[in-house]
Amino acid sequence: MKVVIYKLSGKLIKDSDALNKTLRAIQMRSERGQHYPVIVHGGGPYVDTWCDAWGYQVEKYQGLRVSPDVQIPVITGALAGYVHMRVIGVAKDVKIAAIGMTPTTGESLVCELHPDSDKLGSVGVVRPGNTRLLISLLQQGYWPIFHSMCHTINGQCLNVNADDIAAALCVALQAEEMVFFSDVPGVLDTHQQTIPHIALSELEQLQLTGHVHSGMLVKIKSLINLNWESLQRVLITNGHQTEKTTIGASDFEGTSITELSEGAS
Ligand SMILES: Nc1ncnc2c1ncn2[C@@H]1O[C@H](COP(=O)(O)OP(=O)(O)O)[C@@H](O)[C@H]1O
Ligand SMILES: CC(=O)N[C@@H](CCC(=O)OP(=O)(O)O)C(=O)O
Repeated sequence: MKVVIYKLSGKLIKDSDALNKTLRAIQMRSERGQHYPVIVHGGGPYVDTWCDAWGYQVEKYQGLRVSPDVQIPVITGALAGYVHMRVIGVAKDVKIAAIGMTPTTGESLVCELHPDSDKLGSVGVVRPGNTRLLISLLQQGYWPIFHSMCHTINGQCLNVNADDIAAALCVALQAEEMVFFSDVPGVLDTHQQTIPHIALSELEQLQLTGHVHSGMLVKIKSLINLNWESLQRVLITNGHQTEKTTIGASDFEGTSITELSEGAS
C-alpha cells in the first residue's frame, strides 16, 4: 500500500485560499501517483491567539509549546475543535471524503507524557500503534485528517506537536514519502537560500549549527529519529505557493531529504 503523509502547517490553514489550493494539489498528485494520502494538520498560530485572549503567556521550549494543564481546554478547543473543523470543512468543499481523526483513536498511535514534562507540562510523545482502522479507512477511499491532540492509555489529554504526529504515522503506515507544507520554501542556509537536498547523515550536524531553530528544529529532530526503512523522501515546501510550484512543474519545490546523498545508490 503506497501511502504519502502530508503535514499542513497552522500558518497555511490561516490562509483559506492556500489551504484550498494545497488540498486540490494533493488530490491531483495522489491520483497521478496512485497513492493513499494521509493528512496531519497543525494550528500553532490559532493556539497563540486563543491563549493570548485567555491571558495565558505563550512559551516554547525547544520548539514545543509549554502546555500547563490549566491551558489544555483552550489548546484542545483551538486544535481539535475549531482548526480541525475548518480543515475538514475545506476538504469537504474540495469534495474529498475526509474523516476527522484523533491520532490515538483505535490506538493508531500510542501517546505518553513527554520525558521533559517537568518543563513542558501536558505535552506528549507518540509512537506507532495499531494501523488496522487506518488501513481499512484508506482502502475504502477515505482521507484520514488528523489533528495533534492525543489521549494516553489512561485517558489523559496531551498536546503533541503535529510534526511528531506526521513522523509517527509515517513509520506506522510505512509511508513512502512525507511532505511538509510550511511557511518557508524549505530549510534555509545562512544566506537565507533554500538548501535543495540534504542527506539523512547531514541532519545531525545541521541541528547542532544553531542555524536551524524553533519549528524547523522540531521537524529536523523528528526526521533524525525516524525509521527510514520504507521512506524514500521527505520534502519541505512552501504551502503558500503550492499553485506556483505545481503548475508547469513535475513536483513541489523545496528541500528534499533522503537517506542517502544525492546521486548515491
Ligand atoms: N534554517 C531554517 N530554515 C527555515 N526555517 C527555519 C530555519 N530555522 C528556523 N526556522 C523557522 O521554522 C519555521 C517553520 O517551522 P514551524 O513554524 O513549526 O512551521 P510549521 O508551521 O510548518 O510547522 C519557519 O517559519 C522559520 O521561522
Ligand atoms: C507541543 C506542541 O508544540 N504542540 C503544537 C501543536 C500544533 C502544531 O504543531 O502546529 P503547527 O504545525 O502549526 O506548528 C502547538 O501547540 O503549537
